[in-house]
Amino acid sequence: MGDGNVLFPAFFKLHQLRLLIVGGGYVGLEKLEAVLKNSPEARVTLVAKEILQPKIRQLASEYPSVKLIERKFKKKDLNKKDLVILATDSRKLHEKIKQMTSKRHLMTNVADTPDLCDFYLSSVVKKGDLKIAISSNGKSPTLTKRMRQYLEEALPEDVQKLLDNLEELRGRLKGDFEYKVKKLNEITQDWLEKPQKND
Ligand SMILES: C[C@@]1(CC(=O)O)c2cc3[nH]c(cc4nc(cc5[nH]c(cc(n2)[C@H]1CCC(=O)O)[C@@](C)(CC(=O)O)[C@@H]5CCC(=O)O)C(CC(=O)O)=C4CCC(=O)O)c(CCC(=O)O)c3CC(=O)O
Ligand SMILES: NC(=O)C1=CN([C@@H]2O[C@H](COP(=O)(O)OP(=O)(O)OC[C@H]3O[C@@H](n4cnc5c(N)ncnc54)[C@H](O)[C@@H]3O)[C@@H](O)[C@H]2O)C=CC1
Repeated sequence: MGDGNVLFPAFFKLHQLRLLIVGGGYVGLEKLEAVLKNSPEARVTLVAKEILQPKIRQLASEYPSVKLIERKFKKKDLNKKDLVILATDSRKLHEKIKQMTSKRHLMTNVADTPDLCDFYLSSVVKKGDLKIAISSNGKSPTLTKRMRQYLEEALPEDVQKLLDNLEELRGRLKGDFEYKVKKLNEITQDWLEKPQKND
């Protein structure tokens, strides 16, 4: 494919949306951890025939917005959900549920099955309020992970201070939109030109 990565990145407010995770094994736990690490107040329902990973119960007790249901998936679990992550050990079940979610226009991620996914999870670099999401277009999650580690090292520690200052200034700046854009660009120009620590 010559177009490179055409996926559209966005940042979801999971404390406002409702997420369903199906599956309570290793993969279900991994997805739950990825969600909570980013969005501790995410509204998550996890349904699994058997919650195999004890850590899932521990997380549910630590995060009040996580609800566990220990039984087989039922169609009604999809009611009032915005996003779905399928993480069971049954590809057939995933295909069946994906048909239901597509009909309802529910965005769905299917573990280990990129073809069935409406969206992928990304690697995430966070420094305070700054967050960078990384995708390799599904080609190599390992490269994505390594790129996260690289950026975690490379990002300057003072980026939060800069963000706080800019937020404050942004609130204080008087003038029309055009003037504000110009001013904010001027102020940040210096920061880009500042020699970085490795120079
Ligand atoms: C398409 C995608 C869909 C999705 O899962 O959303 C997907 C799919 C698959 N992953 C597989 C394997 C691995 N996944 C990881 C790790 C991560 N995988 C993540 C995302 C994604 N994985 C989406 C695309 C992301 C992109 O575009 O780059 C990350 C970024 C986010 C997260 O999951 O939270 C997280 C890193 C977080 C971090 O550390 O920063 C590792 C490495 C490791 O664990 O060390 C391995 C083993 C090594 C390897 O295979 O590279 C397999 C084969 C399974 C098998 O062989 O059976 C498939 C299926 C397939 O490709 O067919
Ligand atoms: N464990 C791993 O490291 C990896 C696993 N995979 C694949 O990912 C898939 C999931 O793996 P694991 O999480 O390790 O499997 P697992 O066997 O640990 O967990 C599967 C979970 O799905 C639940 N489940 C099964 N049928 C259900 C139903 N009808 N309704 C609700 N819940 C149901 C089970 O109760 C269990 O909680 C498998 O297909 C596996 O081959 C792929 C790569 C790595």
